[in-house]
Amino acid sequence: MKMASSMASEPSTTIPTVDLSPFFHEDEAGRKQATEIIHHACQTYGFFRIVNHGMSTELMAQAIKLSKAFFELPEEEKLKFRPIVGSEAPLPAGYSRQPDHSPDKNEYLLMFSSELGFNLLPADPPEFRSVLDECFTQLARIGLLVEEILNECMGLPPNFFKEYNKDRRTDFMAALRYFPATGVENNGLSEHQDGNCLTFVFQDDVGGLEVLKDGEWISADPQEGSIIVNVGDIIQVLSNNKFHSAMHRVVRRGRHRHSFAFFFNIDGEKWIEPLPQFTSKIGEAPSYRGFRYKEYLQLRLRNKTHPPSRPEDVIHISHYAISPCK
Ligand SMILES: O=C(O)CCC(=O)C(=O)O
Ligand SMILES: [Fe+2]
Repeated sequence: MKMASSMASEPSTTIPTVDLSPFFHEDEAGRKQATEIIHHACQTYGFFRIVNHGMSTELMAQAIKLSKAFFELPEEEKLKFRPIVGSEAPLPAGYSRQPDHSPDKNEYLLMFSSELGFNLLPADPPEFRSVLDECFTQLARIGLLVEEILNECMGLPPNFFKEYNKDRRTDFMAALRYFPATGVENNGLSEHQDGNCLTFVFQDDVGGLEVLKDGEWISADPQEGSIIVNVGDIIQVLSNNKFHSAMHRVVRRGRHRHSFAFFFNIDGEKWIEPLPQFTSKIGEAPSYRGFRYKEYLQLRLRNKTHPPSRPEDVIHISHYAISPCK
């Protein structure tokens, strides 16, 4: 079993690794160590890698294999799973491909919890749906565990996040395939911060996911069985900038890359603002004004559907930032 490395010895060219096995048996010291590493990672990188999280390596490998087979189907087959116009799903569930003019060069299959009835997934091979559903269930379980750990890191009551977002209907998962780099261009997914709470990624052995730390791009290399976790904008706002929503991107390599990204989300009606624990209770001014989450999502979606001509007009979480008093 790979043990989590200590904070002091962590080389700066890699993201911190956290062993979650102490959370599956009585190991107070191990839990404390894992919590400290996550706390430090959220304050610095906004990215970390989890191992021994309880999701099997075989399940991940099977999901990658099935998604690879799906994306290799002829375009007209994949288009049979095109999102249904007028569906009530929070985002278009099904198969989509980035438009040709998009700087992002990938295609993806987006799904929600199967109970919601929004998913458009092939019935053949028969294990396709069951494997993807099982991935969803496992990642949702891991999401709850990591949120529990964050409660501790952030000095919040033990059930804070569970209570904060009881409605899990907006969590979604995407199977992604990135196209190979060309001789002139290698952008797979432009640099961005995720708008949600937490994102969980597992990937094949191609590589290309990178996180920005202190002005340098650090690679979140593929390591079999591990899951990459990144902090999203909601946690950055709640923590009043103490925890970082990591800037990350995907660089294309010489061959197709497959990954799964699971977005642990929040109900769109939720009002988001820095928590008192990070503001009034410690005598600090809030760095963001409050906003309803769905308003922010709509603005982010508009960036995609009606991209502003100037990059500086793209809406990020800084849209809600309060400039410090002079
Ligand atoms: O495919 C990946 O590794 C990352 C995907 C990602 O960052 C995203 O979809 O927001
Ligand atoms: Fe992302």
